[in-house]
Amino acid sequence: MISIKELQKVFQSSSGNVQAVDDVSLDIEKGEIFGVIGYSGAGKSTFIRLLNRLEDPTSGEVIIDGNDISKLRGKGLRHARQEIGMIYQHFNLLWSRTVKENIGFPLEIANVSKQDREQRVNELVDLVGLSGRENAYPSQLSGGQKQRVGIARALANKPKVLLCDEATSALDPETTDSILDLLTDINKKLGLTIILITHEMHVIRKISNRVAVMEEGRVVEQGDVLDVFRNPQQKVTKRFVEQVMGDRDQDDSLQEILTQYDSGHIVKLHFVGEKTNQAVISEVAKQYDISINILQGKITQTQKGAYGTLVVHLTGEEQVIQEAIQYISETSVKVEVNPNAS
Ligand SMILES: Nc1ncnc2c1ncn2[C@@H]1O[C@H](COP(=O)(O)OP(=O)(O)OP(=O)(O)O)[C@@H](O)[C@H]1O
Repeated sequence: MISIKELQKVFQSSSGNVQAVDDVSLDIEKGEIFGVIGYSGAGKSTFIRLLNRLEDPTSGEVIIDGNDISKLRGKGLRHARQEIGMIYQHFNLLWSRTVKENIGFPLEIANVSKQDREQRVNELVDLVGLSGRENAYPSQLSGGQKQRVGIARALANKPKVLLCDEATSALDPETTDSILDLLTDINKKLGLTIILITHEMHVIRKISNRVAVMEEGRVVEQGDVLDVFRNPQQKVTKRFVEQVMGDRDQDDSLQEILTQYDSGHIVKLHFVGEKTNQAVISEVAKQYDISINILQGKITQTQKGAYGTLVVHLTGEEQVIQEAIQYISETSVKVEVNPNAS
């Protein structure tokens, strides 16, 4: 759907050149939610603005659905832009217009007839869950509702791609989750390709299929979200994973736990993907006559299933414990018996 090749953006300023995007190449598939994460100044905003030509690239290509956006001009560019919706951190709504009028604005610009506009706006109000608030002004809405207007407006011209520029950064955690749920829902319902930029790993974990990590204008790591969680390569990526999972290296409480139990077995279960595997504990409890005591754990959900670890203490007859461990090993949960704390 989107192919980005050797993309570069250099800003020239009185204090010298800034290489905001440095040789970025990425392929994004139709219908996927692709996240780009980086700290402030990494080049994320510039990168996403290059995708709909709010910025002109210094060099490189951005091909969206067969069109090289970086080379289009005039009418061709306007047409291509209608296929790319965008939502913003601060919503960018028209304050003197109602919800309905904000959503209908891109349709007005595209010369859609009043009757068709009315129908489309009503559909969109429904889709984003704003029924009953159509005639409110932005100042009368909560942050989450404002972003819902932003989303509806971005979808007005039925784009193929939705760009999200830190779309939840101005929202509280609960509202963030409701907006992320809405984006996931829209992605599934409409098959829309979504690219989002963020500095929060929570956002990536919750809705992205794949992720690219940016640092100093470059993509330093990319892959499936679960793979990146499981095996982050770069220091910056490890810091992002720690935002969600905590710092494994500094977690010394397991050492303490291990010293407290001298009978039975301590077993560490590693969950990577596949939603069904979370049932493994209750299955073992049902099938084997042993006690399972959960000692410690952190499991988080991604679009491709659970990720995390659970430390459990198994007690009972040695033979039965071994059978239970064997049973778990045959699922895709990885088992570590009597793990080291480190
Ligand atoms: N118009 C501009 N002129 C000059 N330099 C710019 C311009 N826009 C961005 N930059 C510089 O490019 C670099 C990348 O900025 P960018 O805003 O893309 O990063 P970011 O990852 O989105 O960070 P933030 O989340 O803080 O916006 C920064 O060093 C920034 O100062």
